[in-house]
Amino acid sequence: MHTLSPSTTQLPQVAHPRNPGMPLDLDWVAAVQANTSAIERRAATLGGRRSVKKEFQAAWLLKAISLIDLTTLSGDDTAGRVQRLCAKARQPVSPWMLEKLGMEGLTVGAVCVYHDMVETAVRALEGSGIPVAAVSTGFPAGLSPYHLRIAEIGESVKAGAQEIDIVISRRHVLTGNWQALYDEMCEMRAACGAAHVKAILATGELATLRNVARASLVCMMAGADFIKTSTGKEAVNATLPVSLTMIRAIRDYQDRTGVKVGYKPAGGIAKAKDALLYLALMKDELGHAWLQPDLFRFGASSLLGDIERQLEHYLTGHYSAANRHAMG
Ligand SMILES: O=C[C@H](O)COP(=O)(O)O
Repeated sequence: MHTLSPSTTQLPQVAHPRNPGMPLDLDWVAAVQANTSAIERRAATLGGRRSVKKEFQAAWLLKAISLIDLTTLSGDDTAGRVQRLCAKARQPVSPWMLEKLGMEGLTVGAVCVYHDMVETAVRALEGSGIPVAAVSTGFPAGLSPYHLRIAEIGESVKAGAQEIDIVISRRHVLTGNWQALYDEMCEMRAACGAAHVKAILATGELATLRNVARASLVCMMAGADFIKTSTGKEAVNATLPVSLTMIRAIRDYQDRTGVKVGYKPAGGIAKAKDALLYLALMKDELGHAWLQPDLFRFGASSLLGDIERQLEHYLTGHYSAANRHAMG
């Protein structure tokens, strides 16, 4: 009997309102601190927590699937690969498994691609309700001419992207030019129109956790709907200390403004057990509201394959080869 907890598996019901942003508050930004050693200590305790087992683990893994931005961001992406990925997004786990688990109709949160692949993905996902997210603004470095970065957002929205993952200018953070970061983020958000905007901080390039906390805050003040750790292309991508820092910035922003901003760890999250850790962290630090696709996503290209393997093991007692769960 594979009874799953409905509170952890139910699909999203109500989308919460967007972050309207607020004027840049430089005093607040200056006051932001990040106690690196305390954050690292707390992050280190998370890995050792007792993991959930059996049907509870299966339920959490199904929840994780609904929160994945299923991603392909490779120079050799083709229409065929994106179409296969979209088929996987619609049917993330073998039908027999979903049937056995009583989770028919489960899909991932979104499909995330480069601009060139947006139209292909939109066509492949027609009728599924799964949004397409486009990485934009000269991803991953964000160093193409500014007007082209802004124009790229408009092009992706025109092509049908409902979510835009922008990259911030890291130099604005490294030089403490918060006004420039705020202005850039405001303009990028405006260019998105009705599409939701995720601000990629590229935390592996921001030098300190205090910079991560301040950049998170400034992007939220400028109206980011989500803050996202990484492009997946930095030398260091999503980590638990960075996640704690960003999640606490989200909590502070909510305490001060009443507005909920989403969180997207991305890059290097490839194992089901890592996904469980992140979900536990979100629940502990921010509560159940952040376990829905409108407030939490995993940016991941290969996580789904490992989750599918673990679910198969739960149902059959056996592991199959990883290559049986290819993504694209
Ligand atoms: O935003 C998503 C990341 O690029 C995916 O990174 P990954 O390939 O390490 O899972």
